[in-house]
Amino acid sequence: MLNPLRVLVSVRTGPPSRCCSSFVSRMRFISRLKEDDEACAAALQNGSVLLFHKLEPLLHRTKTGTFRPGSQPSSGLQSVLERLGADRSLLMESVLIGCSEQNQAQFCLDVGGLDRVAIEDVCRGKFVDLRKSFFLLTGPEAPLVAKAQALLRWHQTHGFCSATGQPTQRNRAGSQRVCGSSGIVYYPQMSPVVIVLVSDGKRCLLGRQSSFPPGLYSALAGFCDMGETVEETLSREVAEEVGLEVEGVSYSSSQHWPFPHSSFMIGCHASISPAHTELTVDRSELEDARWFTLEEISSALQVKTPPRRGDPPVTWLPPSHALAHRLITEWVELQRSGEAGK
Ligand SMILES: NC(=O)C1=CN([C@@H]2O[C@H](COP(=O)(O)OP(=O)(O)OC[C@H]3O[C@@H](n4cnc5c(N)ncnc54)[C@H](O)[C@@H]3O)[C@@H](O)[C@H]2O)C=CC1
Ligand SMILES: [Mg+2]
Repeated sequence: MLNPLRVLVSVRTGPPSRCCSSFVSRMRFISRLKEDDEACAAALQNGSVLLFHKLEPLLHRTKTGTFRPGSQPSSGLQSVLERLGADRSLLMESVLIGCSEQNQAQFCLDVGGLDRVAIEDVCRGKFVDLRKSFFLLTGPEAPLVAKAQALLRWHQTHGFCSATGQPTQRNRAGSQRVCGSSGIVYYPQMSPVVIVLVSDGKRCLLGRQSSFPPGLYSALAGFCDMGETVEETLSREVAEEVGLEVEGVSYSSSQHWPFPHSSFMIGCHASISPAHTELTVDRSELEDARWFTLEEISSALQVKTPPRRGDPPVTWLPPSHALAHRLITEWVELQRSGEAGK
């Protein structure tokens, strides 16, 4: 079942920049900013801000044609925002999202009340739908952009206490909101989801919902019910959606996923017996589910951008930032190493 050694290995093989002293000091810096409003306000003066417009991130196109998040130094941003008609206090609505390798605090801010085109002109970027951004951002920043959007969305939808109906107030970092009447503290929430790549040893199982763009297939996923373990959710979802009983389960990795409302994705591989591979697909949940060979998956991985309207039909897979993509490439590597070992 879940393999704790696997977790240790992936933590230890993280990026080299996670050298203990600088990593620890950055984590403690962020932790202090969440607790100390004054320190957070000071960090904002010297920090950088990722801009969003109605939850769409600002992207810059680089000289080489790649895309980067449109991060702005907050020192110059205040005057830019005021020139565009913003209230002086708008910058203070920024939400803390992290700390750069250079120990500079990183924030995000939704400027949805200002003129979209005017900001794009001044900041030399474009506001792009988050799903499209995931295909355009090839660097390591996509998870930070996803986190920023999820936090901004959470603040926009948690302005009132669900017990008293009274307004809630955020701390400076935006890491919590408190009801002034009841004192209830609200923290940003994620829904746990298990995502699983099922294999019969030679083929892997992918499905698609009717809401997916044409030709897109992904690993099976499902929200955890209250009280369930990861293994229970996984077994239930596979049984519900395709009528199979999984045997072995192993943990791969996890990620935060901003769609539709912030999920915490727990990625696993599962095996089933080659003798019991017949699918009974629940058509109310999935439009289609089928087994894919290594060759079919390899050619689907070659499709790097979603097909456009009018293009011939093609099977394609979630973008490289998606955990489903990681599970699929892990499976491909395993199959190839198995074939090479024959
Ligand atoms: N990062 C990745 O690689 C992938 C991420 N996903 C994400 O996984 C999520 C779950 O996958 P589905 O197959 O849609 O789940 P699912 O199979 O559990 O079905 C979704 C239904 O579950 C119900 N539900 C129960 N708890 C819910 C909650 N906390 N929030 C929302 N709905 C809840 C709703 O009726 C909803 O329509 C999706 O939202 C999708 O964005 C899915 C595939 C790949
Ligand atoms: Mg599902």
